[in-house]
Amino acid sequence: MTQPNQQPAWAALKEHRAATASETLSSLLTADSSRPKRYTASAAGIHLDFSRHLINDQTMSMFEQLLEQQDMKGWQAKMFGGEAINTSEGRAVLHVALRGSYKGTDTGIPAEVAETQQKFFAFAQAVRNGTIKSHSGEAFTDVINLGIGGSDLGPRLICHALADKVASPRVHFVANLDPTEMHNVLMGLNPATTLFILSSKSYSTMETQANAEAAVAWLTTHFKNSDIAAIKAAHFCAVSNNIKAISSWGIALERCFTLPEWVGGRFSLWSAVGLSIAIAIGEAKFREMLQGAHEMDEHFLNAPLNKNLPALLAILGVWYTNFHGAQTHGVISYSERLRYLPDYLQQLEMESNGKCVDKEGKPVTYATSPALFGGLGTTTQHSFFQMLHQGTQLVPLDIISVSAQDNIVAHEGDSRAADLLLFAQAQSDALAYGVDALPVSLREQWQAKPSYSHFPASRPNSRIHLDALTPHTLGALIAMYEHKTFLQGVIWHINSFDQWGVELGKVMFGSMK
Ligand SMILES: O=P(O)(O)OC[C@H]1O[C@H](O)[C@H](O)[C@@H](O)[C@@H]1O
Repeated sequence: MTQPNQQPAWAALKEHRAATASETLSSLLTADSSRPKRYTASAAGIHLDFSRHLINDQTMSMFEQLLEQQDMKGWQAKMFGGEAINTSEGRAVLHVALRGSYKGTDTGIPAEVAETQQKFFAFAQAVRNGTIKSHSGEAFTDVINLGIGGSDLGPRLICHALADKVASPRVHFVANLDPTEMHNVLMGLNPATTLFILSSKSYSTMETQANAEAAVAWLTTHFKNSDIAAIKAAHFCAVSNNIKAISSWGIALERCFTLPEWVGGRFSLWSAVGLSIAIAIGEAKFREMLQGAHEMDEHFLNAPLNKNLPALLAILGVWYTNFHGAQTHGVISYSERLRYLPDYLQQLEMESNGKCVDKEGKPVTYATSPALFGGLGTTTQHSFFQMLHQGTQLVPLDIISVSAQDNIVAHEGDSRAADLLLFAQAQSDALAYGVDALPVSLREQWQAKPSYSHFPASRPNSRIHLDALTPHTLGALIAMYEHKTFLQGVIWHINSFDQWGVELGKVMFGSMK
């Protein structure tokens, strides 16, 4: 049980960093042209090229030692086996059990998962095929998920990403307390055919409760009657760990879907919190998503470090945060369908690892989670890429792309999808190698320009490429980031599974009301 900077491997990495300070990504490539081939790893339809990083084989083996010293294997066994590794709340962390990856011996856990899945899949199917009717006896055309944080961001990301696969009804999301968000979503919807999912693990989140009351008011105004109980019963369902509170609010038990205590909010999209996803894409595709995540779980447990996607992303993040002083991490998706990925990852990584005390409650003496930000390529190229290329801070990036032929609107004669992919590669090379990556004639022209047009380059980035954006690869992609987050928490020796930092503001609000 040690903070990482007490480990021999940490000291070795520190020395190694100083000894390699003059290396650049261009000099590393010149010294070893096999990097682009060797520094790659693939799993579950996701390919990682990590050749554009300020590392070499020695860096990798030092990190291998650090992982051993921080007992990566032991912590993996604890999490997958169901030990209560969220010590401040005394809870196991078993989201992996929701996708068939539980390694413990309690047969009640897979049985509970199967039972809940069966229940919410059946309900989702009945909403999809119109068997479940509204108060006025109609099929539902629209479903609104009312939830915030982990009860919003995952389902919102997935429903947007897989939108082309969506059959009727349409799925919408309302998270914020600002009534404008709900107003904008409700505009143009028919209350008579709109179903609400009240999604809140704790059922103590005031934003979701307030929005649920606003939804009731919208419905009862439409139905011009006071039979609120019947309207609620017909137009609401719920996902929560607090079924008692939900049913006393007026939702019948058969429409309440549970979420075990051992699923953390930001890891919960695989559970009944994914009801909106199941309504949007159906059970078969939901199961494909679970399978993709399961494959990533097995990969994380079994692949060696130099081929292990989550572990590589974790050590690269630690390398820049703790040895290069990086304070941020950027995620740029060259796919509109991944629009909500940075939002999702902000909660996943920053709420998990934005901690300043270790597992024993002692202050940490090293940096933990960087600030994560991101956006879409190519639009961000025309906004913040200036700073990425020529700014004074090191900002490590994940540059994510999807094969052009997978683009839903790609067709012959329209080169936009292919050009989008090319831009991902061009930016990755330009950031890493600067003008060195240009053909000779162009390079010479560029080098003749004044200093304001010079590129420092050596800006590290991971290229993450998906053969196709399917429920399977999306499940694997999210699981990859979950395990990256978990492993960074292991290295930093912090509890990645609580979030006490969000509580004070809530209490402060309560004391002012
Ligand atoms: O699902 P709920 O219990 O409503 O919680 C919603 C969210 O709010 C909390 O304040 C936490 O910061 C999040 O981790 C959580 O996902």
